[in-house]
Amino acid sequence: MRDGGIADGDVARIEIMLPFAAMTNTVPTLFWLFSFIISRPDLVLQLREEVESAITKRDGDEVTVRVNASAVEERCPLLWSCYRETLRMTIHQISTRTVVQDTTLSDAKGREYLLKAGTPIQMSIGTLNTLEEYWGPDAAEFDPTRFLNFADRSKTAEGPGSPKAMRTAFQPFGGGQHLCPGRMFAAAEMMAFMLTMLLGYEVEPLDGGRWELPPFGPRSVIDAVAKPAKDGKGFGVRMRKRQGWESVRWNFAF
Ligand code: HEM
Repeated sequence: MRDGGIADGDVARIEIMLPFAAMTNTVPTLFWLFSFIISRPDLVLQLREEVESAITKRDGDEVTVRVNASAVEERCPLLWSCYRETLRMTIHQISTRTVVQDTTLSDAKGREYLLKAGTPIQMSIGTLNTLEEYWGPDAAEFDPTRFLNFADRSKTAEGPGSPKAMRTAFQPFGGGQHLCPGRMFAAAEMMAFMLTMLLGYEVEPLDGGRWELPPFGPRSVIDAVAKPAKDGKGFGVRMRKRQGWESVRWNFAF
């Protein structure tokens, strides 16, 4: 930044944003990932089976889990699909750019749009994440398996719900020069938490009754990720160590 002529005081002002960008997005994303998974007991069982053999090494009470995002993506497709589905359901960031030269875009119906140089444009990631023309009629639902075929480029079908349509719409971390630089770090943090929870703990609703997740709270333009209504007040869980996992020591490998 200093090489680009930005004064010390402004460098400090920009850098103070970093912890906010990191915390305000990762914490609510993890809250939803945890809640969407843990409130589906069948899914928890499936995921335990998937992660236990794929990325966990246990030697007595010493447990090592690989939290590296590419290892999880490759070896735990269902967990990674849940992660992507959580990002899709909860991110509503608006990315802002300035058009640097006159640019004409055309849509699928052949209509053309001229973006004039110097104009600021805002792109709503949340809108892309929920359009039925990309995601299909169940776009508003959390589907743990939705992203299982997402990266399969041999699937050439088009239309709502196809991997091709989903890949066009799915931009949870923005794109281009300002693509979120913290995305891999964020994924590793969240995987470390989720793997520990899935393997080491039993989690149930606070009152022992039915799972009822809080709705999304009102969204503000400065948050990238939805927060639970009333800060999740009234929603709680009870956790206890899983049988056979009471005295483990956790190691996290990247
Ligand atoms: C789930 C967690 C996160 C989400 C959903 C998220 C999302 C985003 C999005 C949507 C953008 C805007 C990209 C654009 O305008 O095209 C962004 C930018 C940014 N993020 Fe993240 N982020 C997360 C975690 C983090 C973490 C952990 C860090 C730092 C350790 C971080 C640092 C940044 C920075 C510095 C930028 C600005 C990049 C630039 O303008 O060049 N983010 N993030």
